Amino acid sequence: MTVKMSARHVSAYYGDLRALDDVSIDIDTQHVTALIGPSGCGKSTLLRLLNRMNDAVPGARVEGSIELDGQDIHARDMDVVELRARVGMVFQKPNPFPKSIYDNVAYGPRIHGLARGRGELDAVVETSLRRAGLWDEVKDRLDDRGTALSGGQQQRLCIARALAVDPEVILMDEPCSALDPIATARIEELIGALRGRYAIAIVTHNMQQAARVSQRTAFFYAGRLVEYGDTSDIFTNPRATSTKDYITGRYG
Ligand SMILES: Nc1ncnc2c1ncn2[C@@H]1O[C@H](COP(=O)(O)OP(=O)(O)OP(=O)(O)O)[C@@H](O)[C@H]1O
Repeated sequence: MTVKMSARHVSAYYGDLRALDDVSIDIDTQHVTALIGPSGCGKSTLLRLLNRMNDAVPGARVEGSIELDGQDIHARDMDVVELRARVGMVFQKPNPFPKSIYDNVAYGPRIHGLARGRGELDAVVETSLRRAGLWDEVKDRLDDRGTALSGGQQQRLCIARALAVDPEVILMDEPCSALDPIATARIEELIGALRGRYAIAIVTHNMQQAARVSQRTAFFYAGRLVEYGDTSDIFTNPRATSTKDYITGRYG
């Protein structure tokens, strides 16, 4: 197993509030990692630390180390724009730009200079939309606005946008919570198809979803990583009482 990202003794604060407490976790490319736990336990905070999205939050502070391919993401020579291309993020609510479908996907490759000329850009857009499972639905209307698509299609467009800059890691923060069951199933299928090519970490409140899409599960409680292991073990044989109570729905 090749570790893609590794967090060591990470604590995170918002002012005086400690949102994460001494968390160490590895994320790899072979498995999808689900981050689960009750509201406020720090799952989203961990996700946002992994591509330094929390840098912009006033009063937010982090301790410990986070590495991408063994490289410290807080190092002075780390280019944050490049980091966010390598470690892409998909949010709860689909957030396409108010631009055409084509331009949504072409945006990243354009600003990162990843395509020479229109032919190459077209190819990147097509490949990304194909990988996101959206190409067949939009190939004849690439000039339509991204915001005109259905919610599920918009979320796949956002995934295509993340894929277009050739990321190594994809972070998903409850990517299906605004979607209906059919759109959710498509995203779950897509996560399965992307596994192995990208390291994927997904925050979800839906236990069935965690069980379906992930091979590794991390259970958080009050800022601490309580248990991390194979999804099947966590769900069938949790070691901690708090994990067991959570996955059996005693609290949420
Ligand atoms: N921008 C912020 N400013 C201040 N406190 C914050 C901020 N973001 C999160 N917190 C606090 O940090 C703690 C962890 O929040 P976080 O969003 O990481 O938890 P979570 O497990 O993802 O919760 P949820 O499942 O509800 O999204 C919570 O107490 C939350 O109120």
